[in-house]
Amino acid sequence: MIEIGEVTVPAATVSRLPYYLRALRDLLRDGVTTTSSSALAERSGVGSAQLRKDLSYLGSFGTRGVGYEVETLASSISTALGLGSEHRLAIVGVGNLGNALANYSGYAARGFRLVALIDADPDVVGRRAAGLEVEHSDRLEEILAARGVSMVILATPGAAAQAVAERIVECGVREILSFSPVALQLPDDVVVRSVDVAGELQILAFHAAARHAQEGATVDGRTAPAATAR
Ligand SMILES: NC(=O)c1ccc[n+]([C@@H]2O[C@H](COP(=O)([O-])OP(=O)(O)OC[C@H]3O[C@@H](n4cnc5c(N)ncnc54)[C@H](O)[C@@H]3O)[C@@H](O)[C@H]2O)c1
Repeated sequence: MIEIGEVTVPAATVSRLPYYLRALRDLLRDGVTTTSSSALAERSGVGSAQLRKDLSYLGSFGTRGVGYEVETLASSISTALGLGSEHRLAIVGVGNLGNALANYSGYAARGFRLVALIDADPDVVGRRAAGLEVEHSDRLEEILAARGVSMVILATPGAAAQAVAERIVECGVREILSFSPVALQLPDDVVVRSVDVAGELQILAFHAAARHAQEGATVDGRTAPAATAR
């Protein structure tokens, strides 16, 4: 459970809030002012019962027969996610992945400002991406402090990740999005979200194997196995 202001929200709910917010912002862009829970759920890619339960943690926003006011709900979710103020972001490790992430154009629209690119390789330092120059990691502490960085995307090789993460945390950063393939050991008050594309693909492979097993069993006329995990 995660405390947001005066309410406590399950971590799984927090992880779905960005999807609701994106769907609501799409609706606002299309000039839609109210939406039903089922329409919003469909746009967000979750079930409507799940959506209603998630939103109930933030307070009661829906009106029976009318639905949700899009702007009010977007604003409430945005506040709950702490997006009222801009988060200043740095990318550490500007190789293939870091460079691609630097060139993502969606940060600003979602409350983030990329303010620093940092790398250890002298051949990478000085290159430009997203209007920023890559700076040397020898100056990491100085750069994070001077730019007011509050969140870091870590995209170094695994071997460097722990040491770099410790330096980042020493600077007071408490939120790290890590693409490095290692389990970082950091103080309890540091929140690390790890992204593992290959791991996600392995989960898809599990689902594919389960489906094939089920199809095979059906074709054979045997009872289908219970491997239907979601
Ligand atoms: N999680 C995922 O889904 C996923 C997907 C692709 C890559 N990765 C991982 O992301 C990381 C980056 O991948 P890549 O393909 O961009 O690799 P890359 O080798 O192209 O880039 C890594 C960069 O980190 C820099 N670096 C090394 N040590 C550093 C340090 N101490 N401080 C700052 N920068 C440092 C290197 O100079 C290099 O520019 C790797 O760990 C890779 O395994 C994860």
